[in-house]
Amino acid sequence: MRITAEHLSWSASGTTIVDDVSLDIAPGETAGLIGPNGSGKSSLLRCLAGLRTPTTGTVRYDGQDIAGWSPRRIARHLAFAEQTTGTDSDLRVTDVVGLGRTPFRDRWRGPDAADRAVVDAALDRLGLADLADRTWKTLSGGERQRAHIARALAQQPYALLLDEPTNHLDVKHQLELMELLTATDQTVLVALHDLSLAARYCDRLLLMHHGRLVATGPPTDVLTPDRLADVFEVDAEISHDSLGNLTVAYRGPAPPADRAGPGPASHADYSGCG
Ligand SMILES: Nc1ncnc2c1ncn2[C@@H]1O[C@H](COP(=O)(O)OP(=O)(O)OP(=O)(O)O)[C@@H](O)[C@H]1O
Repeated sequence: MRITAEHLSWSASGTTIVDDVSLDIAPGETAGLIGPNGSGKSSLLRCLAGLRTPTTGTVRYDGQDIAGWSPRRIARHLAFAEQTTGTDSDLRVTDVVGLGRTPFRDRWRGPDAADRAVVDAALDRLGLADLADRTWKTLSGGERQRAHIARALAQQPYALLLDEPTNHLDVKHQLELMELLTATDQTVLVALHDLSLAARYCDRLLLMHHGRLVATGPPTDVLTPDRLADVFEVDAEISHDSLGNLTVAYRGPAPPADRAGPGPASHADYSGCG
């Protein structure tokens, strides 16, 4: 499924948080959304998932404007795994993952054998089969994170949006998750803080700063030392490791002289956005 946004803005409390973002994620693409804390990644993802009504602009799935779509209709197209929150639910893991089947069921009908098979497959893909009957509140942070992703997969969506899904995951589970995301035919937009992980697994990176999309393109084009100093305020070295993967190493915070001033106006020279 193609996801497009045209001149998308979203404001809250009188502040523009997502600022005139245009993007186009191709069917089957794995795109990484990167940017410093507070740059607007989660807000943009929520707009794309129909959880925020844009102040201006449009979001389209395969060319169809989703304004006015019901949550159920959106959930039949796209699954969104938000950052996990600490809930103390007594629900079993299999029931939480089973929530992914809700958009496909009549209100009064319980899960049938086909639903259970989809849920079991999703639990299996995230290595959670052994935890299926455990209660949610007994899970570790990483196990909850994986269960949230399993719930999104159980939705069998055409597109997946994931907000920092590698938080809480150990290295093996980070790599397994990124391999799962790149192997799927589904369109994927994933917000990541680990720039080396984003560079290694994403076809394309979208860089946000102060609510604006300031660069998009292949990781080698987007991740440059100047841009990392400017946007992330870090002094970084970009290189290829012995495996051929682009990696970002940090010397430390960037000296103040290398950082751009506040506000998007100082980034008008970025090209290739949208
Ligand atoms: N409902 C709201 N009302 C007021 N401000 C908000 C609201 N939602 C988000 N913000 C602000 O908008 C900015 C962007 O937040 P957002 O969560 O989208 O950033 P982010 O890039 O996902 O950050 P992080 O990397 O820290 O998760 C932040 O400064 C945040 O405080």
